[in-house]
Amino acid sequence: MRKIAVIGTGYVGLVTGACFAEIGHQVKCLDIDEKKIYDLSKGIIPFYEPGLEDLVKENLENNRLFFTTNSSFAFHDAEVIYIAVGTPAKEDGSSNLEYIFRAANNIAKYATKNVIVVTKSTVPVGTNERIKELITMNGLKVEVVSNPEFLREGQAINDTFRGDRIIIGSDNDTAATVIEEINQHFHVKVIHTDIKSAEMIKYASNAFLATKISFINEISTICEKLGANIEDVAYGMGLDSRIGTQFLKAGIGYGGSCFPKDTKSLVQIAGNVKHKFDLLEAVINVNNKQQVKLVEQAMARFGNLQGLNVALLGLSFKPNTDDVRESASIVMTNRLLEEGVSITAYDPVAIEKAKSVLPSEVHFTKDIVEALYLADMAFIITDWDEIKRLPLSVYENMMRTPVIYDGRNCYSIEAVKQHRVEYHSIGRKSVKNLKNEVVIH
Ligand SMILES: NC(=O)c1ccc[n+]([C@@H]2O[C@H](COP(=O)([O-])OP(=O)(O)OC[C@H]3O[C@@H](n4cnc5c(N)ncnc54)[C@H](O)[C@@H]3O)[C@@H](O)[C@H]2O)c1
Ligand SMILES: O=c1ccn([C@@H]2O[C@H](COP(=O)(O)OP(=O)(O)O[C@H]3O[C@H](CO)[C@@H](O)[C@H](O)[C@H]3O)[C@@H](O)[C@H]2O)c(=O)[nH]1
Repeated sequence: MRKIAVIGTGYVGLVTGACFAEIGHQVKCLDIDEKKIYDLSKGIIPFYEPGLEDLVKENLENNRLFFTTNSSFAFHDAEVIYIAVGTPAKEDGSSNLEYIFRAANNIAKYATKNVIVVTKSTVPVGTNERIKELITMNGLKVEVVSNPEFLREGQAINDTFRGDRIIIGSDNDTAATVIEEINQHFHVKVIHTDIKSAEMIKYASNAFLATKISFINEISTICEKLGANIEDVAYGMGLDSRIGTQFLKAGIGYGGSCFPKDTKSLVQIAGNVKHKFDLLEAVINVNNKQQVKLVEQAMARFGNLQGLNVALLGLSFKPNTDDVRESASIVMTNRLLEEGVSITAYDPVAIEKAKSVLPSEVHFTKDIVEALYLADMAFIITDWDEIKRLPLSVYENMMRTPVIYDGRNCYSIEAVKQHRVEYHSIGRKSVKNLKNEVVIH
């Protein structure tokens, strides 16, 4: 059992803290957000992540997990301090490291004994060196370890216990061994590297996954034009074990708090050493186009969208999370509102978070049928089970004109053909099977 402090109780810090407590460590989680800490100490989780509430409550009760805004309390007996604060993108795409350096200064100020500082946040290559310099300026002796996080939102606990690898980047064998021991109960393969390589593994992994997505999205557009079916193409490609079936799902582009930010940051990191990362710039451009592709198709089909009713189905950037950061729903909503439509948006859990980023004109509902009622077109943005399982007859019976733009290929073409709907999806032939002639505005 180790005494651990975790700075930042966001998706990464909270999951890390709760999972470490679960495997027997004593964990103090520190945040500057007083409301968050107050709620967490009562077992109230600030975001939707399956399984996390039970894990937090159980470990609060066992006195293995503590929440605090007090740095002295968090650090005074800590042997290891994890940094898990945000590293959002700046205007130019580079990473904003102000929270990281604030956390480092905090350690320098309040830690009372020599500690191992572990960076879980995604930080540009060279940042851990700067963290070490900052902390040691005050005379504290620290070892710094880069331990990037690979969890996915919506399955974060499973990824922590059953991830593909744990990367430990360190220049000090003793520190690296301590961090390996802390993680040993997860039974996940551990790789040791130097600090800079660990920092780069994180960016290269996210950039590669984003590349796979933009690649398949480009193939899907060509499939549409040629009459091929992207689902069959992706499956056929993925069976080649050198390619693999994962992350070949064509859709309305990648969103979330990581891929958009980390791809832009890596372009900047490359630029800082005078390398223009052409491939990754193209990946980003393809994604930007992909996010508005269905809206543009609707504009071409209806001519003028002014006054039409639009149903948006799904607001989070993917299912099983209420995170709306960089979700295609934001870009699509803004674009549609510019065209003068009325929007009713449905999501099973992300409405509260969406309200803070979407314009006030949007009407929100937790009732998917209400969203579709008298709509002229529906956009499927997130492949929540509730959306994938919705019978096509509901579109057929509830919408004024059942024109569906499915950004996640939720329905098979065979199923769609059984219904009086017009159906457009990604990388597949459209189905036009409407009962009456649609009024084109
Ligand atoms: N979200 C993910 O799925 C994910 C996965 C892997 C890696 N990452 C990386 O992990 C990092 C954290 O991401 P996140 O999504 O958990 O962020 P987040 O925005 O959800 O949470 C960050 C938390 O840090 C707190 N904070 C900021 N400055 C602080 C300080 N000085 N002291 C204490 N608390 C402070 C904030 O109040 C907030 O609660 C980022 O670098 C991100 O790129 C995220
Ligand atoms: O075949 C696919 C797979 C994903 N996506 C989209 O890609 C985005 C990201 O999905 P996912 O990777 O599942 O979610 P994140 O929670 O953002 O996780 C990514 O970003 C995290 C933060 O860095 C990393 O830790 C994870 O390993 C990495 O998968 C979402 O919009 C998905 O809809 C697709 O369009 N097609």
